[in-house]
Parts: sequence; C-alpha cells; structure tokens
Amino acid sequence: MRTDNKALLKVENLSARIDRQVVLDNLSFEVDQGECVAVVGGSGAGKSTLLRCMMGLTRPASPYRGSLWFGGTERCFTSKKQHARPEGIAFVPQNPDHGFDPLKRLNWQWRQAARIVTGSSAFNASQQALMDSLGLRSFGSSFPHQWSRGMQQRLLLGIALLGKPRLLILDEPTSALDSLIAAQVLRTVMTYAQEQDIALLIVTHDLALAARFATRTAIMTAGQIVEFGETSKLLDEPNTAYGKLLVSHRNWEVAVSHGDTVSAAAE
Ligand SMILES: Nc1ncnc2c1ncn2[C@@H]1O[C@H](COP(=O)(O)OP(=O)(O)OP(=O)(O)O)[C@@H](O)[C@H]1O
Repeated sequence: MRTDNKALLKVENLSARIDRQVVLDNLSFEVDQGECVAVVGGSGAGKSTLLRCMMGLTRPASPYRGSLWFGGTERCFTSKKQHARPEGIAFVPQNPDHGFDPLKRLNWQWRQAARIVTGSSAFNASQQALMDSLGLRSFGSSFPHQWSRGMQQRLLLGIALLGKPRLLILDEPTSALDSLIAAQVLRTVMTYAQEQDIALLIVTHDLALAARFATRTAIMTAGQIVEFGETSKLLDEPNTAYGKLLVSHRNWEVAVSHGDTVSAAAE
C-alpha cells in the first residue's frame, strides 16, 4: 500500500547517451519510503542503463542531464565528482557473476559480507531464518561456479537484505529462478523488506511480477518512461499505445501467487 510519506528516491529528467545515441530520454520517477516500484519494458528499452546511471556507473552510457534525490540529498548525474552510489542503496545484478569473487569460497564471501554489515561473521537467529527462507542452508566449501545461478542470485539477495539498505534495487530478480521458486523467494524478500521498511525498485520483463508486488509501475520503452502510476490502474487501463501493447501480451501464467509452498531448497 502506498503511503503519503515523502519520496525516498526521485530520479528527475535523466537523459543519457551512448556515443551519439540517446538511450535515456528525460526519465522521471520516484519511490516512496518502504514502497515497491517496478520498472517494466522490453529488451533494449534502457532498463539496465537506467540502473547503471543510478549506481554511478557512467559507461557505456554517459548522462548529460538530470538529478537523483535520495534520502533528501541531491546528486547531479552530470557531476564528475559525484559518481559514487548513494549510501543506503543496495543492488542485486541480473547476472550473479557480477556479484561474487570467483576465486573465493562462498562461505568466506558470506562471512565477509556479514562482518561488514553486522560486525560478526557468525549467523544470528534472524540471519539464519532469512537464509532458510531463501532455501540456503549450507554453503559447504563451494566456489561460486559450483552453485546454480539461481542459488547464487538468492545468496546475493540474502547478503543485500542483511545490510538493511533503505532501498534495494533488483535487476530481473527472477531471471535465474523457475516460477515457483521465484514466487517463494520474492515473498521472502517482500516480507523482510516490509518488516525492515526497505523500499524496493524491481526492474523486470515480467508484468505478472509487477502486478503481484509493485504499488506503482513505470513502463519504459525506447529510453523513455511512457507511463508511471498505480500498478493496478496502469495494467487495467494503460494510456499509451506501447502500454496497451505490453499489457495485451502480459503472461499471466507465471505462478507468482499466494499459497505456493514449494521449498526453494528443492531446486
Ligand atoms: N555497450 C553498448 N554499446 C552500444 N550500445 C549499447 C551498449 N549497451 C547498451 N546499448 C544500447 O542502449 C540501449 C539500452 O540498452 P539496455 O541494455 O539498457 O536495455 P535493457 O532495457 O536493459 O535491455 P534488456 O532487457 O535486453 O537487458 C539499447 O539501444 C542498446 O542497444
């Protein structure tokens, strides 16, 4: 449920180019404290570029206009001095390869993350419960490549949640998971985020996921956000030609629904 709180995050008039091609064109949207917002759109819409700009990464796209407000602090996308990711934002990439050191065992990486976040390398009860509900009971002495991509993605989610960020950005969080496990993992993430007042920004191709979890949704195509509003209204009555096209092709077969009891550990 959307609240009337002041926005936690505001992206205003963001434009960016790769070489001479405009890949982000005057984008604006916001996320309230504790809210879940989805950004949906087809391949090449500019979703990953948007996230890269938000995380302060200026390659391959370089922003030439716009600002980002987070927790009351403004960062100009064009400022050369302010490229660092704002503190309080965590990011789980679509490709888990980008989140782990391939040469270090997973239990070592988890302990390092826990130490940074909590000051202790041992699991406490709530960390263990989070791990269990993500279907991750033991790392053994595995290296990242010995785990499935789905398990790696869930571990990154666990590490990100453990940090209790104010905003967690998820890039295609279900891309490495089958639909039943995705449903369970996303419910765990949503429950934990609500308990801890963590806002979520989910970038996805999956309109069913947006319909199930996001209070507000932005529809993106060709570098523009063509619609942004309450998810249910936007999916019931899209205003633009692209919104209508996207909604008419949504896949409601994806089982992101209440009541799934499949164990994520059974992957
Ligand atoms: N390294 C690059 N060099 C040139 N053009 C690029 C590069 N990366 C992205 N682009 C272009 O920028 C535009 C936006 O791409 P982007 O990857 O952000 O889209 P996306 O919505 O994330 O797509 P997908 O869902 O397929 O990941 C596209 O036109 C793409 O061709």
